[in-house]
Formats: sequence, C-alpha cells, structure tokens
Amino acid sequence: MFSLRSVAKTYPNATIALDGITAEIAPGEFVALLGPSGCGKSTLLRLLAGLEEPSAGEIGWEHRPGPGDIGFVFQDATLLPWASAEENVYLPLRLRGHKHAEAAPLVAAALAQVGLAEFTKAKPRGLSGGMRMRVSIARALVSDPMLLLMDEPFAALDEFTRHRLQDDLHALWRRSGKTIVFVTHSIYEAAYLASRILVLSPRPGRIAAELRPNLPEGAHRRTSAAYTQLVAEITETFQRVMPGHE
Ligand SMILES: Nc1ncnc2c1ncn2[C@@H]1O[C@H](COP(=O)(O)OP(=O)(O)OP(=O)(O)O)[C@@H](O)[C@H]1O
Repeated sequence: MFSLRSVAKTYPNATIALDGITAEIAPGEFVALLGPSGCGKSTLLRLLAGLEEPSAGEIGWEHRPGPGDIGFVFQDATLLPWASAEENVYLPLRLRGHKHAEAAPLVAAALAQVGLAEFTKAKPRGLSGGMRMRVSIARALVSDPMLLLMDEPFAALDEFTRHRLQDDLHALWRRSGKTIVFVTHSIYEAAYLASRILVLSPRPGRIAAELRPNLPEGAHRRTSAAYTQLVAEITETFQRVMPGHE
C-alpha cells in the first residue's frame, strides 16, 4: 500500500524525531508502532497523513490517497459536545459537501459497525468513554477509508472497556480487510491486535525490531499460551534494543 524509504523528520527546532525509517506496508496489514514516549510515533502518523513532509527520504503510495481515503482516530474522541453521535459521524462527509439524505445510510452503517446502532441520537455527555471512542471510530470509518491511522486510541480507557474495544477493532479489521496503523505504548495491546509490530527505538525513532505475530483467533486469543509467549518475546526485544536496559 505504501513504502517508507529512509524517511527522516527533523523539526525546525533541530529535534530529530525520526531517522532512517524504511518499511513496506501491504494492503490489509494491521501494523502496531510500538515505542517509548517521544520516539516519534505520532510524527510518523502525521507524515502518513500528509500533515507534515519528511525532511529526508520519501513515502511512496501504490495509490495516492485522496479526500476520505485516510481515517484518523486520536487518543481523545474529539467529538462536538453539542452534536449527536449521528451528527458527529456525518461531519467529515458534510465538510466535503455530501447532502444529509445521501450520507444518512453511510452514517447509520458506520455506527452499526461499531455497535452503536441504538445510540445515534445520543450526545457525547450521555455516552461512556468507550462509547465516545466508538463514535470517533465510526467517524473515521464513514468515508470507507483505505487506511486507518490510530494514535493511542484506547490509552485513556479502563482495562475492561479497553479489552472490549480491542476485541471489536480486531474483529472489524478481520471483517473489513482495512489497513490499520496503530500507535501504542502497550506491549500487550500491540501483541493482541497487530499482524505486524514495528518496535521503535527512543528518539530519534528508528525501527529497532520487527515481529510478525500469528496468534490463534477466537475467544482464547488473549488467554492463549501463544499470546503470553509473544508478550515475553516483545518484552525481551525491548530489553535488547532499548539503551539503559539490563
Ligand atoms: N512540531 C514540533 N516541533 C518540535 N518538536 C516536535 C514537534 N512535534 C513533536 N516534536 C518532538 O519530536 C519528538 C517526537 O514526538 P512524537 O509526538 O512524534 O512522539 P511520540 O512517540 O508520538 O510520543 P508520545 O508517545 O509521547 O505521544 C518529541 O521529542 C517531540 O517533543
């Protein structure tokens, strides 16, 4: 779907956020960018979104994304507080000039995809944190993007809600075949969700290691011996690649 060739990013204040990032991402992959705070994960997402330009290297696209081809989900749900779930999900289509009548079935389908078919009229304050995040995911899905960029979307949720949303996101990914790039600090989350894990080193971020997990699907995924083993493997990888670790 896209390739990163020796991509580097230095900010005007001389902070080198990323250096020499090279990777090829195929359609349908679920890529976790896993790394410590400040290693440039969000910078990499912004480069992919076209919000920043690399200072060196290049990003090559198989099909250059147009409007609506990339969906974003951030750590905060960033919903309009006075607007209903439905209106929040309609927003990106409205901004691109879609009429309400034509958008309504897409909005309803996106909300149904995240399990909120019954909550279309609810305002954000009437929804739990997990439900607000579901609205945010529906808003990202409404234009049927080819690529979903997610920046620590579940970091602020309690553990139980987080597990539910991880389960549902994983199922959605399997069902839809979308390409997802997901930033996280959590080894457990990366292990559970991703088909490929890129471990980034501390700033300047480089790809320090790469894993391609192949966990069993189904109800026992999280409790499987393979999952525990994968978490141990990623933890060992971290200890190996992070300076200052014994
Ligand atoms: N606009 C900017 N100007 C200058 N420095 C920046 C800018 N944006 C980010 N940085 C710096 O670049 C480095 C990488 O930031 P980035 O937000 O990409 O990291 P991150 O891995 O996403 O961190 P976190 O996990 O804490 O969100 C940090 O040191 C940050 O302070």
